[in-house]
Amino acid sequence: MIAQDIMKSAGVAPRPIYELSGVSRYFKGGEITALDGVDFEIAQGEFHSVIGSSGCGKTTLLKIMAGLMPPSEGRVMLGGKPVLGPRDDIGMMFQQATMFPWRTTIENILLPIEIRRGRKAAMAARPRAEDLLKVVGLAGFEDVYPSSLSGGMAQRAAICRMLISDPDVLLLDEPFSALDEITRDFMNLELQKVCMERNASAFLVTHSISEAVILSDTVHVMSARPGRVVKSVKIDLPRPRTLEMTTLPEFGAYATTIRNLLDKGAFL
Ligand SMILES: Nc1ncnc2c1ncn2[C@@H]1O[C@H](COP(=O)(O)OP(=O)(O)OP(=O)(O)O)[C@@H](O)[C@H]1O
Repeated sequence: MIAQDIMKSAGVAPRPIYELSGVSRYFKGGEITALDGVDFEIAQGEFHSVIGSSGCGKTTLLKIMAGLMPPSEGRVMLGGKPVLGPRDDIGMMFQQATMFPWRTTIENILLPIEIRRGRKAAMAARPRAEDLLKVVGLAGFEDVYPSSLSGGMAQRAAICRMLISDPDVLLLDEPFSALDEITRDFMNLELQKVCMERNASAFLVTHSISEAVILSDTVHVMSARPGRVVKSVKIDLPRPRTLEMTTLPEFGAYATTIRNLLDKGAFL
């Protein structure tokens, strides 16, 4: 039983870890409203995703949650403290793995430690990086340069780089969208595994309804610009989720609900 299930069965509501209230973001002196009054909470160990048409503000929302961009209005709290800049307790992953070609796989994974705490701390963290590489099936690739890794392998290394600082929350901007479907499905299940093992909270930006449903506890559906959360759809499927669940009638019903919401106001 995972921590979330234990708390649920004991009637204990997991504590909110991310709290967004009235988050709006304007560009070009207010000419463009990218986000308009976004409110939601993510509890410890929950997986949330956001889905919406191109340009509806998903990446802007993720950047604000990461502390990479301030909101024009509203506030973001993480673990009870306002997010005012990048933090150690936030791990991020993007569509491209962006590994430095002149550093080996393990040197790339240790880079966040080296930047924040120096070379000695990075060397001390090497056994942990090796363990993470084992978890994602990359044992033996420690000293290989990124040019020798496939796209899927590079993204698996990027998962390790995100996890090396032991973040409480993972912010994911379409991390597997450049991969083929089979690898993507596999990576999504790997992602679920690491989140469940660590009771980490995650927030995923995606264009895929089925990916959102299979991974998430809650899917936030956004309207076309200005981006508002039209509805937050709770996905009540047991964990661990499996690919077989995509054939369940409940899965189909969730996907249809989300598609209808998107068809109404947020075209993919
Ligand atoms: N720095 C900026 N200056 C001006 N406008 C911006 C800036 N960043 C984003 N925008 C605008 O804000 C809106 C939301 O952009 P954002 O990248 O967040 O959308 P998105 O939903 O992630 O899109 P996609 O799915 O295509 O990646 C868009 O209209 C975009 O042009």
